[in-house]
Amino acid sequence: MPASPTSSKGRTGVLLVNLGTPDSPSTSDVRRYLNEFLTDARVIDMPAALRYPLFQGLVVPLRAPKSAKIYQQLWDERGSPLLYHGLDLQKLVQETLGKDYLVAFGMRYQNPSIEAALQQLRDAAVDRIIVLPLFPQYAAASTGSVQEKVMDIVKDWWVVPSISFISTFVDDPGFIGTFATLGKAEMAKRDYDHVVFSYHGIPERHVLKGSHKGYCKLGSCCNSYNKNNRYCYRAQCFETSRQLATALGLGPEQYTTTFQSRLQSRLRDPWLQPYTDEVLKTLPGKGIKNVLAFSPAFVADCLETTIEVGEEFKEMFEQAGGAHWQLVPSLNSHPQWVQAVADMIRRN
Ligand SMILES: C=CC1=C(C)c2cc3[nH]c(cc4nc(cc5[nH]c(cc1n2)c(C)c5CCC(=O)O)C(CCC(=O)O)=C4C)c(C)c3C=C
Ligand SMILES: [Fe+2]
Ligand SMILES: [Fe+2]
Repeated sequence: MPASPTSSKGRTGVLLVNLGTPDSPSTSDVRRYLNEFLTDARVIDMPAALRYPLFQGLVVPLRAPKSAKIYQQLWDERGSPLLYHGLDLQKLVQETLGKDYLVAFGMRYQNPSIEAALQQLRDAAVDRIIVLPLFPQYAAASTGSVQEKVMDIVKDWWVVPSISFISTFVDDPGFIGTFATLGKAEMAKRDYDHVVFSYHGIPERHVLKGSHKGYCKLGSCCNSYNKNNRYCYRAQCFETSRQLATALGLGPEQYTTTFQSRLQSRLRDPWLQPYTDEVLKTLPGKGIKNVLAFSPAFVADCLETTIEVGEEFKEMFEQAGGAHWQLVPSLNSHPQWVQAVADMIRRN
């Protein structure tokens, strides 16, 4: 009798993706990174005929030397925190998930590239691929851009395996729980008068463009998280704050949600408000002298957390009469976060 074909279940590929960072803090590497980042139509949503001359020709050449100085402050003996925390997470999630999974790591901009990470999964002939962009709140400029890049690459494959995306994890118990653990560790060290949850900003226009049937109007529509605003960045940030506040035992008057890192002048292009730098300057005048700050739009420390929130905002707060401003470290490769990522993958 002829032998019947055998079937063996293959591995599941996992692609963890973060935003990207320059290869080094030199001006030329920062320029290359910013050129790729700021010509992405999901980040700068202008016609290409305007975007390239304005950003490659003007904004990036002016910004690169200044950004490079800040990256030089951020860089440590292991390099860029966003990269080494990502690689640590990849290794630990691989160990946790075991041999039925193959975990790869890529960056949307620069290196290691998403192309190389997907090729690694393709070479291993994985049965299916789960893509986890490491952004808790969906934004077209972050998660959406990763999704577009992945689809753009696999569209050229002759055989495309099943692919799924985890597009938002704002209320994932492991994500919330790990930030709560880290926050409680800081709260145990001293008393705080107030908590600030500072999220990466995006232009208000981006939120309105993603509004489902006009539901989101940048008003009280974002105060509850429901099927109409599942992917509204503003509603997701508010939901993360509410969940974190509950986990930390904070009442509504004990915390404020703010937005940081705006790129353009707010006169020309308003970003989500209130702006963190403006809010923090008003706090000492209200008797709030000790602030615990979280950056829950990021799952790894990077320029936006360590330098902007941890150093620049601290200095501004102290200059405005504040006594103590403390950044809660990001999730990085905390064991509880590694477990949370593995659980999200297994559940998918
Ligand atoms: C949390 C997700 C992010 C969203 C949404 C996002 C939107 C967004 N960002 C810019 C411009 C810049 N962001 C920069 C750094 C940066 N941004 C994110 C994440 C999101 N950005 C991360 C993780 C980082 C840090 C990277 C690191 O290497 O540590 C920068 C570069 C730094 C600088 O020059 O200031 C820019 C520029 C826009 C315009 C935008 C949405 C439209
Ligand atoms: Fe950004
Ligand atoms: Fe909304």
